[in-house]
Amino acid sequence: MVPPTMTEMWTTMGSTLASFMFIWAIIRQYCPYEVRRYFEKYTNRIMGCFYPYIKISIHEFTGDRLKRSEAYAAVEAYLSVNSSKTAKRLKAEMTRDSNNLVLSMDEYERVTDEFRGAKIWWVSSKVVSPSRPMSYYPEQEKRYYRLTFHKRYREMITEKYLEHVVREGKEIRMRNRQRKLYTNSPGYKWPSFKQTMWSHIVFEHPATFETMALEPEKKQEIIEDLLTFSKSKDFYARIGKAWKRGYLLYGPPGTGKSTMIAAMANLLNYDVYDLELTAVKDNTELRKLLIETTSKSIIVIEDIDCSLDLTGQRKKKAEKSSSDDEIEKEKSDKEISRKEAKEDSNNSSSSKVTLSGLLNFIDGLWSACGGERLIVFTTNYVEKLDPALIRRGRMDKHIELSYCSFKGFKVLAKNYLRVEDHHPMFDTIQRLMEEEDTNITPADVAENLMPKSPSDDAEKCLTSLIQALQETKDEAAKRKAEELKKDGGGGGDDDDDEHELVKGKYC
Ligand SMILES: Nc1ncnc2c1ncn2[C@@H]1O[C@H](COP(=O)(O)OP(=O)(O)OP(=O)(O)O)[C@@H](O)[C@H]1O
Ligand SMILES: [Mg+2]
Repeated sequence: MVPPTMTEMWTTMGSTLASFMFIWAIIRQYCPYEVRRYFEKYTNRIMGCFYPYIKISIHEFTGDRLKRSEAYAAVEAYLSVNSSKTAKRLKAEMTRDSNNLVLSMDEYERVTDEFRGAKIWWVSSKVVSPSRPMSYYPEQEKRYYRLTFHKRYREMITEKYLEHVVREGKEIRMRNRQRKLYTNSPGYKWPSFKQTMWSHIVFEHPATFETMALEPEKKQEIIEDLLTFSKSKDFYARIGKAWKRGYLLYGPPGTGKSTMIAAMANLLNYDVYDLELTAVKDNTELRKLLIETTSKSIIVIEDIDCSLDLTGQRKKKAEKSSSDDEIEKEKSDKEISRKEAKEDSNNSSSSKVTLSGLLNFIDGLWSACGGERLIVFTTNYVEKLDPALIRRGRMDKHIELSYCSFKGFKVLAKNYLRVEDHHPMFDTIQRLMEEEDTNITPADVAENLMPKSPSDDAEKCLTSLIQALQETKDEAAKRKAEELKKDGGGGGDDDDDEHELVKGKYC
């Protein structure tokens, strides 16, 4: 038998294709959905033999249909940025996790992308499955993105390009999302469909490092430390350490510990988990809470000294010591309010979180889950904490926040009064602030710089601050005189006593 010529072969193929297209058009027009799907399946197989392109679909909902596919969300975010320059039809939506309008490709829109010399075609589409007869449910739309590329790029696309798309997409989503402030405090719990251990609200604290009254060098050092941490994924993997870092913020009340946590979260774009230890039943519950936290977050335990004592037992009741000492008073207030919060929770069983449970929380095996996390403890009394709790490796960086310095005051003057240059009253303020006994917290400085009426100008606020500084100085002098009197002017011990007094005030 003579083999067909090229022309005969093309003619035969052409007519076969034409008949095939004709049959396909009739099927699309008249056949029920199931028959169409069946036919499609086999035609795709036949076409696959001649067609040099590969298609990959990413569907919005996977098997269980309840949870949106993370891959789909990442592709959507990736294309929202990469397609917005070329796509002609875009849709704008306000998603649940974002503050702004988010653009994405409209349905049936096509865009092209390039990766290492390969061209990739993306299309957004959907399959509409008809509603079943006698069913209450309307027809279902199953959205998907499909990418098409030449088969010679198969390995590169499946191994490198898709990874690149998902990674970039996740980063874009992270940047656009609304950040959250979580709490495990029982008072904030409300019934939810999925019972989680954390409840949350949108995190909208305006504090930044720029607005913080802090020595510029110290501020820069902290910022650099945080940024280095957030970019060190590969470094942590290389040295075999979980990607997390502990910060201990200590200092007197009103020196900006909580404010700094907000500034950290804003700098790194992290969520905040405010862990109320007194509301945690036991170590198991603590571990569950940890597992539920997500990556890119700060886990905060405020006033750690009030939550746990050195033996791991709960503190009974704030013991009243020197009523003169205002820091001590503040601390007891905190303990009492925590105790009250605990009683409010209607949880009669006492908490049994132990020190070892907490250490496990910080650096046990479970602490590595999730990755990219900061753990921050705050305290007014660093010397009362168990050294094991705050040793380097657990609390890697210890930051002391102390009384307001003149440089710190200048930041506040700029923020509150818009006074950036040297003001004639600054000299007096500097002199008073640099005196040994004039300890004033940034919170007190801020309060004095706050205009109390529309007519209050910078002079008035600065005068009020000078007055407050003077009063602090006088009070300190009076207290010192009383101490001396109490000790009967006893010669050699004076220095030690003074040292204790100063230490108690975090000077
Ligand atoms: N370093 C600072 N820079 C700017 N503002 C500050 C600073 N410290 C305190 N403030 C102001 O004082 C207020 C109280 O500060 P913050 O709550 O951060 O203190 P804290 O150290 O957490 O106190 P506490 O030990 O009682 O929890 C803040 O709302 C902020 O306005
Ligand atoms: Mg605080």
